[in-house]
Amino acid sequence: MSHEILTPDEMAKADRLAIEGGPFDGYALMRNAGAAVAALVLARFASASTVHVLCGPGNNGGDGYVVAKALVETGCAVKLWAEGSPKPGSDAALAAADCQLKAQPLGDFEMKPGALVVDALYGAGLSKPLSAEAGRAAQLAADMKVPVVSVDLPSGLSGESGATLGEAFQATITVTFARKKPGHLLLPGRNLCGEVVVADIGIGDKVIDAVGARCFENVPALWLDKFPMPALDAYKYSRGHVGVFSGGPSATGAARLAAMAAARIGAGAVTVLSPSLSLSVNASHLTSIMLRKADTLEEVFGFLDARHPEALVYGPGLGPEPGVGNFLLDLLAAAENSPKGLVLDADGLTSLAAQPEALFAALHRMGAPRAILTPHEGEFRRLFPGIAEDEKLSKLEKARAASRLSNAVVVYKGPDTVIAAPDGRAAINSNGTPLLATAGSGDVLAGICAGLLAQGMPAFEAGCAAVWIHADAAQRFGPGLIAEDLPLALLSVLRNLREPGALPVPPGSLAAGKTLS
Ligand SMILES: NC(=O)C1=CN([C@@H]2O[C@H](COP(=O)(O)OP(=O)(O)OC[C@H]3O[C@@H](n4cnc5c(N)ncnc54)[C@H](O)[C@@H]3O)[C@@H](O)[C@H]2O)[C@@H](O)CC1
Ligand SMILES: Nc1ncnc2c1ncn2[C@@H]1O[C@H](COP(=O)(O)OP(=O)(O)O)[C@@H](O)[C@H]1O
Ligand SMILES: [K+]
Repeated sequence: MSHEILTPDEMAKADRLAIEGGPFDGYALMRNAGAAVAALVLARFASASTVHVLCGPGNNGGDGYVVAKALVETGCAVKLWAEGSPKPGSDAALAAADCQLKAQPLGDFEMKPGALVVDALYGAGLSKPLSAEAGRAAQLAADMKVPVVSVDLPSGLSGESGATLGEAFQATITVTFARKKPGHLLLPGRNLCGEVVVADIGIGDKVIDAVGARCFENVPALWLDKFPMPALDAYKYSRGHVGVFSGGPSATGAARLAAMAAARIGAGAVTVLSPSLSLSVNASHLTSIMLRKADTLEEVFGFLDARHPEALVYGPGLGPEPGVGNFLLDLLAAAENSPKGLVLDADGLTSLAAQPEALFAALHRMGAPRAILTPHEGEFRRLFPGIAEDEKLSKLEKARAASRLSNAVVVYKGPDTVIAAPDGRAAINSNGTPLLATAGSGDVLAGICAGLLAQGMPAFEAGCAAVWIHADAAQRFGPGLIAEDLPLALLSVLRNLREPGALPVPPGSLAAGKTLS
């Protein structure tokens, strides 16, 4: 797999293991890194009037000295600016000694329009805010609107969390090595990195495997092998049945959005569980989706006993009152009635904000994680206040901590959605689009999650697939998107996923004959 995301510590471990295993020693890896950056500069910015290479005192600066040397040798006009000097005996010191250019102090940094900046001040080793001189250099590059190629990470950005420690460079392109780091995908880091190019510097897949990273970029390869395909002899209930709880008469749309999404993603049957007061408004809007009265727990248990739905969606449109949370706790209290899969969203989360421990206890009683919680920022803060307020934790670590605490897969939503499982696996989504910032799109996501759970997809993979597919659908639909459009926009995503070779297609299915397009 090449979509692992390595923390700076894991990257340092990969570096050590690669050096131990050979053939490249530390300086050779640095030369490979610098050569990759220099090649990119030549490929994209060969006409820059002058390339200003800014070098820090660590290995990031070491990469910079290699870049400067390589560019000088090709005939580029290069100026070198340094903050501090490398530790004697370090790889960076070797690189500085091998570079024929004399560095000027970073405090004197100046440039003319038409230049290019190579930012090799700090990378994985950033441990404190940038100095005033480095901050001024970042500001100058921004003010003069010159392109910036950042080595490994824009200086000032934490590779661990995606947070800035003060001033930071705004890169046009960031060239990183071996694998992306969380800071390339988590905000605000993702915005500061510009285009991210991952260069192979000779740290092989075996080394990455040995590091044992448990965080991944959310790409289809992460979950495609678990993506449900209906068997040839499928019937509607074997394809999975989803029950979606509806709100009162003036808040029924959210449940219908979730229901439609569950059906479109492939659940064979979907039932809206409605208070009697909302039955007529739901009935007037539902056709293939079934409708069932569910005012009381007994009525819900009756549905569970009779229909054995594989997944329930609880939350959208239900209202934030504690009674809504208590109803769910009562539903989960009887183990024999515990749903096989559960998606908790919106008011299903908020209504339990006063007693999250009771929810977590119930989810632990359910056993193997069969629940997906889909909080946005505000819901996350309400349900996991201790974790949300811990400023030492990145969004990735917060999602992981919340998942462990709740024994549920946590889909911590936003432009940089993180999906985390209680066993420590996590994924950071990178295909999100602001087109999704439209009322009701979260309800659709909850429905996709439930539809995939109902079809037997494990909760972590279901959460990852749902988030990626949801965003891909929005991208395919394009501007003007409202939540109602999303269930139908899933068709194009699914068709694409099912292209020959993308998914194991059962012989004889429609998808095998391309007739779906
Ligand atoms: N596989 C790898 O991990 C490889 C890493 N390489 C490079 O090595 C870099 C990591 O090197 P280092 O660990 O030496 O880290 P850095 O070069 O990012 O910085 C480390 C040094 O700067 C100091 N420092 C940190 N923040 C500072 C600040 N704001 N102001 C002043 N001083 C500060 C630290 O105390 C330390 O001395 C990577 O980002 C990458 O560019 C490459 O050489 C190739 C191989
Ligand atoms: N700027 C953005 N970029 C990418 N995705 C976004 C952005 N804003 C919102 N989203 C996504 O849109 C969905 C919104 O869900 P939510 O906040 O629950 O909205 P609602 O309650 O209106 O349905 C989430 O999946 C979230 O990740
Ligand atoms: K850098």
